[in-house]
Amino acid sequence: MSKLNRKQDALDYHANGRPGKIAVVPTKPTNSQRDLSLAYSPGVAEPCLKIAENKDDAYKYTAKGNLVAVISNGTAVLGLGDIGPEGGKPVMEGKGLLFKIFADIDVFDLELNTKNVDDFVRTVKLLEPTFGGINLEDIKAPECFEIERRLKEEMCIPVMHDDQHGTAIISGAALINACELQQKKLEEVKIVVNGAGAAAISCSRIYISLGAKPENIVMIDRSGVIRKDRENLDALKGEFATDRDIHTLEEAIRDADVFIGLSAADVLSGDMLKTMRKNPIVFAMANPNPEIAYDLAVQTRQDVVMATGRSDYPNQVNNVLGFPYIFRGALDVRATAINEEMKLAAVYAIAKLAKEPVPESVNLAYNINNLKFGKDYIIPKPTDPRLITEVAPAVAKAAITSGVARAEIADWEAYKDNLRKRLGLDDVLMRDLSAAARQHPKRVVFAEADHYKILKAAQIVRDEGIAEPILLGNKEKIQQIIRENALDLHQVPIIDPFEESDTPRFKQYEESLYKKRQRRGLTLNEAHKFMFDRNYFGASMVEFGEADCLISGLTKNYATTIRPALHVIGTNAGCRIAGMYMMLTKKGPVFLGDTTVNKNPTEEELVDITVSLYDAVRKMNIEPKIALLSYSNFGSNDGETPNKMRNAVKKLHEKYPHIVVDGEMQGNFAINNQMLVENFPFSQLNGKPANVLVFPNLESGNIAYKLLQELGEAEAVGPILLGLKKPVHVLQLGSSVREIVNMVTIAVVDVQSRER
Ligand SMILES: NC(=O)C1=CN([C@@H]2O[C@H](COP(=O)(O)OP(=O)(O)OC[C@H]3O[C@@H](n4cnc5c(N)ncnc54)[C@H](OP(=O)(O)O)[C@@H]3O)[C@@H](O)[C@H]2O)C=CC1
Ligand SMILES: CC(=O)C(=O)O
Ligand SMILES: [Mg+2]
Repeated sequence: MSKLNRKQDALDYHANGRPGKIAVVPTKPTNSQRDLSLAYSPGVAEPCLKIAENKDDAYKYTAKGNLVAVISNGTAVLGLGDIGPEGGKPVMEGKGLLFKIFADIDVFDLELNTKNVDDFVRTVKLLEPTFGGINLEDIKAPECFEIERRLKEEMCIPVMHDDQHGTAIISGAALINACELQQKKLEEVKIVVNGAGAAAISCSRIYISLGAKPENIVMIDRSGVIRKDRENLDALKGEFATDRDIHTLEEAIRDADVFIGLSAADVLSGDMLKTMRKNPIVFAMANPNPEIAYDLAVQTRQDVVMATGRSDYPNQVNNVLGFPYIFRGALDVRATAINEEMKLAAVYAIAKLAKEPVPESVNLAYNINNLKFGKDYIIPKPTDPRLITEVAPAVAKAAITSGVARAEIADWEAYKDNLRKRLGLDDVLMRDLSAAARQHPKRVVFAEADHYKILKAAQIVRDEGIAEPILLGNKEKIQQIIRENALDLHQVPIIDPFEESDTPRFKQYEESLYKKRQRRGLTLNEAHKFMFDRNYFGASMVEFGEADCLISGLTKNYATTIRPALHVIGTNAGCRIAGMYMMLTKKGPVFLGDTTVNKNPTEEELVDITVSLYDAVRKMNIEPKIALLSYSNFGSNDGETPNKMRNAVKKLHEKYPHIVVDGEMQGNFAINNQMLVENFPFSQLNGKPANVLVFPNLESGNIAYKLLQELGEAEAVGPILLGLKKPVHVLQLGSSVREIVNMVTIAVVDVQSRER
């Protein structure tokens, strides 16, 4: 894409639809007159009076405790300089957006039309009743230092100038890790800091707290190297003045180990970079354009560890990794400040996280196979879902131990769960199922092991103790994929049916298949040939107890995958085979069926499918509440589908009175229990919304789950195959690694439940 297009895209992004990037969203019901009278007059008077009696109740009855002000006067907006408060507003809205999506913190962005420190401080101080915290942003040095110092002294809520401390924390974490990778000691490295403003001074201070020696730091501003003999040197820059006989960046950079850029675009040339020591570290953090372009740096020095503030290159050293979680931790313990202890706790938590195995969702987001700690991955990616559960608790703990917290956190695991929930990362059910699977891991045979995603998933389930994988396929090919992707699958058995054809088990498998299918036209010779198909071979392993379950379907269509299982294993007596999807929604898990097998089930078949769904959901320790869906509510329409669903419900009520099931009903009534109760108080689904939805036909079930999945409303786990005598689970064509792992987990729990 040309630069010009990108510029237009950015403008369109901001202008299209509702202008800007953020909005205010009500958090309470506003459907009825009653709701409104509670939200506003007269009901609102009650919390007002409580708060008037005790100011702290503002945290209980208002949004204060989760509301941060992002405040700027637009004097140092990114590296764009003093572009005024209105000019800075898109950045401040952007920070608001990041606070929200990464830490569920609500933000009002406030752009102040003043360069006067007193006016700025007075205005912000007056806002204390409104906010739980203050994030100062893009205010130029030296005013930003005095503004922050005074506000910290005079306010009882946490105040942090993000360009100073957010940047210091992230680059500190990155520097620790870069030094380790480049085999340098922070205590010994020679650091050149280009820029002497808000970010540069605070970063240099934190590097010293982390071990760097002040005498090893040289700082440069627009006038060149900050030397002790400079006239009118202010105290802030004076802190880093040198008496070395150097005057320019060119002179300073020679033999330096580390370049820190917090100034302006393109000030470091390739030639200058060449003069740095072996294994240099370059953090060119000016935004939007770094002090040296990423490509130029890595082409000039192959031994460099290179980072920028941008998201389109590896190693984005940007305060977005910090401010959402630092404030999250501070707000959650009602900290009165963000102090040194909290900042250092954040540094170490971020640095440590970079060394942990990377979640598959992050690999996928960046389209990278196996992101690993190394020169191209020195700090976590901003989309890493673990940042909130690692950094926020570390900050909150440090606030408590350093004595600035006004609230305690008793149960840290529950706190982490709550953080995940905030971001909708809360697959409690999946986590419970994983925990259950880990109790008694099972042998899972993968029919398509000659595929990277399957091998990666196999590694994950083995690492996590969920399953013992067995790989089916060509040994050489599988081993090559393992090698190329540095996967750890040592000692995992690999079986190639083509190498098995003379073995007793192959004979046993083909004879068994022949016996089952001889009266359906199958010859022994054909049964022999079928067994080279890994779906037949894998299903036979399950049938003969050499594996506990089979996972397949990544590369073949559903029918082709399921047929061998039906031929080799078969269905439970009197059982109808059906497919169920588990949708992990923000409102909890919802099970949909049949989404994969029965095209247009009859009333009787719907009864069987409902019973299968009921049994499967109960096996997951969830009490099923089942709705049979249609376009009509309890007889409001007469049509083929409503009649079919209504009659199926009648049969279910007669035959299975213990099952909580009702219908026919429309989808919204099924999941909005208030609406259901108000309009149909006689319904069996009283008290809780339905968590199992039965569809009239394959079309509607399939459309529903795909729409939910694509609209980002829910993660789909499935299809979970119901009704087979032994566990075989069929993946969706092209499933992600995460989906495969989820499916294996379900399969293992399925095996366990059959053993009970
Ligand atoms: N990646 C990240 O997370 C972050 C990046 N930044 C980036 O850092 C830069 C500075 O931000 P901030 O500290 O808030 O701004 P300030 O205005 O407080 O500081 C800017 C500093 O850069 C110096 N400077 C400007 N041009 C040059 C140059 N050509 N050579 C040497 N020094 C120069 C200025 O020198 P003088 O003092 O002489 O005016 C000043 O000291 C921006 O580009 C910003 O985008 C900032 C925060 C976070
Ligand atoms: C990232 C940031 O805060 C800045 O560049 O100013
Ligand atoms: Mg900034």
